[in-house]
Amino acid sequence: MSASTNLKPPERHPDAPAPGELLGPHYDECFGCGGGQEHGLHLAARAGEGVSVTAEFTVKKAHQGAPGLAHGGVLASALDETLGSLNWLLRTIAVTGRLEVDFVRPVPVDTKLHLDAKVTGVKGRKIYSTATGRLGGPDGEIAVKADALFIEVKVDHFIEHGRDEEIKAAMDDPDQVRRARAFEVNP
Ligand SMILES: CCCCCCCC(=O)SCCNC(=O)CCNC(=O)[C@H](O)C(C)(C)COP(=O)(O)OP(=O)(O)OC[C@H]1O[C@@H](n2cnc3c(N)ncnc32)[C@H](O)[C@@H]1OP(=O)(O)O
Repeated sequence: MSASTNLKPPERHPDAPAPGELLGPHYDECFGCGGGQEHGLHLAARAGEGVSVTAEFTVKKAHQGAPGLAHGGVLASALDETLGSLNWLLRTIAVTGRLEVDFVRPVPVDTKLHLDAKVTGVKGRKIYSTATGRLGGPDGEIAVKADALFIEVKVDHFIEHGRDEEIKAAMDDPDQVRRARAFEVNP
């Protein structure tokens, strides 16, 4: 995704969570971060400096592709979720338009994947970002990496396309911040 090379990285939103702060799940039923998904990734992301995040995800038995190894699609989901959480630091609602993944090393079950991601540039509604997943620690060897293009959308994207049942349940949540974050809207 070379279109981002000439772009300047954006400023973090003044109300973005401070560096080091856990972002917490944005939606309880999210496969990437929600506590309500038994076999979900339960990925926990933390704000970094600028528009960057770090995250951790432990590969479980339910995430296998080959025996004892993480499924590639699950690893792509972990990268997608980490990259998606960057938008919270911009306070922009956006969805993944394009995700390009390199699988560098196999990732065994019970491994903790240490992820980091940052926004590299913004042009109009297009948000370019990049992420890395490492083994053994935040400075360990690279197992997966991705470049992504997120596209800014209006909240109507979710209201128009989502299933009524889940939209209604999310909107009826009495917690205002949780209600807003389900749709990634600025609270
Ligand atoms: C904390 C949150 C964690 C969340 C993590 C998970 C995030 C996700 O997985 S989101 C779910 C997966 N993604 C989706 O479902 C998105 C489905 N796609 C769509 O709805 C639409 O294609 C959408 C909204 C991305 C773009 O459609 P639309 O709004 O009509 O935009 P459109 O006008 O076509 O494109 C806008 C710009 O983006 C570019 N663009 C759009 N899609 C792509 C793409 N796939 N590749 C390259 N460029 C693209 C267009 O070329 C255009 O560029 P320019 O402004 O320079 O002309």
